[in-house]
Amino acid sequence: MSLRDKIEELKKIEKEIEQGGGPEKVEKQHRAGKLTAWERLELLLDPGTFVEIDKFVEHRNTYFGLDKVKLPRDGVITGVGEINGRKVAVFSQDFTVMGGSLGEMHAKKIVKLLDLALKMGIPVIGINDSGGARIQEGVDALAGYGEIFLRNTLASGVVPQITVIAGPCAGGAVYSPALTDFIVMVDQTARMFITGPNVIKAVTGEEISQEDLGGAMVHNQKSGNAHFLADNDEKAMSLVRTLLSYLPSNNAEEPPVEDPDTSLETPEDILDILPDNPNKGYDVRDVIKRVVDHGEFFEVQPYFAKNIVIGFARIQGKTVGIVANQPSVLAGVLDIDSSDKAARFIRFLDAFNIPILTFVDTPGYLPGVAQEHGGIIRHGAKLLYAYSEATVPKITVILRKAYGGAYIAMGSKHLGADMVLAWPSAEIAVMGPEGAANIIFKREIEASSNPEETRRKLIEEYKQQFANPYIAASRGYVDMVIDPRETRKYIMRALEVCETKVEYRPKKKHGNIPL
Ligand SMILES: CCC(=O)SCCNC(=O)CCNC(=O)[C@H](O)C(C)(C)COP(=O)(O)OP(=O)(O)OC[C@H]1O[C@@H](n2cnc3c(N)ncnc32)[C@H](O)[C@@H]1OP(=O)(O)O
Repeated sequence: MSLRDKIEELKKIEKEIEQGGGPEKVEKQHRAGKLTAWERLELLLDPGTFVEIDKFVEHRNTYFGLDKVKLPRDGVITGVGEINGRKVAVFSQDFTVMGGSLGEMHAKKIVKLLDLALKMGIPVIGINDSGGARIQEGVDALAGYGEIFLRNTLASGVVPQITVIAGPCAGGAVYSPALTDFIVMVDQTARMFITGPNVIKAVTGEEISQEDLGGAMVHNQKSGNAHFLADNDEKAMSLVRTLLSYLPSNNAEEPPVEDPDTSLETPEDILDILPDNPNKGYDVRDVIKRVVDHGEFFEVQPYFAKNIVIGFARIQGKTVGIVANQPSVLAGVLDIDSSDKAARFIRFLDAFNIPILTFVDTPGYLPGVAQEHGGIIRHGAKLLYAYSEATVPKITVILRKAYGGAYIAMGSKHLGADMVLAWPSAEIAVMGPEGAANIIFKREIEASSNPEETRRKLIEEYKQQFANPYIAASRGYVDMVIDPRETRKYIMRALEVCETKVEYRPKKKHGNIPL
């Protein structure tokens, strides 16, 4: 055979592999509202940038007649491509090939890709659409998952890891996505659960559909396992591209600078957001959008623990991570879920050199038996730990209420904030005026001939004295009380000052965050 003949043969082999599970399976995939593994990659990556690795890999299992079965690419496409001109490592499971099930060689391909991404310092994107461990391959499949989990853990905090769940993801398979930084789930087609409805029915007698058990909305809203909900595969890929635009490729890099907005102005109508009545809520995203570049805020986990808002934005083109109490939901209290949500995000930001911008308006930690017995002490401590541990620039703006332990937890000076700004509307105190006056003036109120009038008077007195930012500012706990119309300018200046920030922590193997 001449070289030309051999090239012809190569093309033929490649063409066969590219068929995946064949036209029937592809049609079934489309009928289920899903794109194929290859179609997803085409949408995710910059055109013409994908370089495939391990296209010719085949399984070597002989049990249950598998030796007679060809599984193109062993059910997963792996390689390196570009997103907005920056390199990324990607794998995309091919459901048309034995349900995208993960056997020994399928796992080896993913492991090789993760090792490569770690060495090259590039983000990893995994597109999951799989029936899980390939049953015929038994313990070899399980071993494969274990090897992947180890790599996910080693890569954590070194390169960003993003997962798209675009089909089933069941059993132990869910733990690779759970070890990554962000999970995008596609509505109606994605499913994640440890045990499916049939097993649950057999063990506990509970009856539930797959969608209600582990659908995209459930994990976005209830469990908090997912970070983004996408209407379909196209939207999921576009979401990943946007997310990556905020992130550095690895922990030794700064995030990319994009479309800097150099304006110092904060719109005048920022003054109209806070209601006159301090017990009324408002949407903190209205404040955020008036302060960040071009009013663009990319929210993370918008459906989960809505009493805290987290997400990415830019100031002068540079990425910041935002953490903000949401006074329109549960008055912006901190509870178990919101503490977990914010703490994990802060740790991501710190790992990837992204400054933390915090907006505070919280009446405190949520009281209640369910919270106490659910471990609010342990979960709330995560937030304190995450802020204290973080060495990236930390800028905090106190908008209104900053009471008690929640004042300390929300990026206070005491946990190492580099700049704490307060609006004149800030109320920094151990608790709200009503609660405080009822405790410290209890005897005076009881002894009064008109207790209600006395209570009102003393609450007002407490408000005048303590419900303001000036006592904290007089101690240096607040660096500056500012006109809200200068919020953006002060944040810009603070971030500029922090650009050369270096802060050391004692040497240790790792800390022991209260998990
Ligand atoms: C780490 C430990 C683990 O991963 S334990 C989890 C093990 N996996 C499971 O229990 C899930 C088994 N699979 C299923 O329940 C279904 O196939 C799910 C994923 C719900 C998809 O259903 P559906 O969309 O109707 O597709 P289907 O059943 O026709 O499957 C398509 C082809 O793929 C195959 N397949 C699927 N899963 C596996 C698997 N784990 N091992 C081996 N093969 C698998 C199916 O047999 C089917 O093959 P074929 O097209 O009929 O030749």
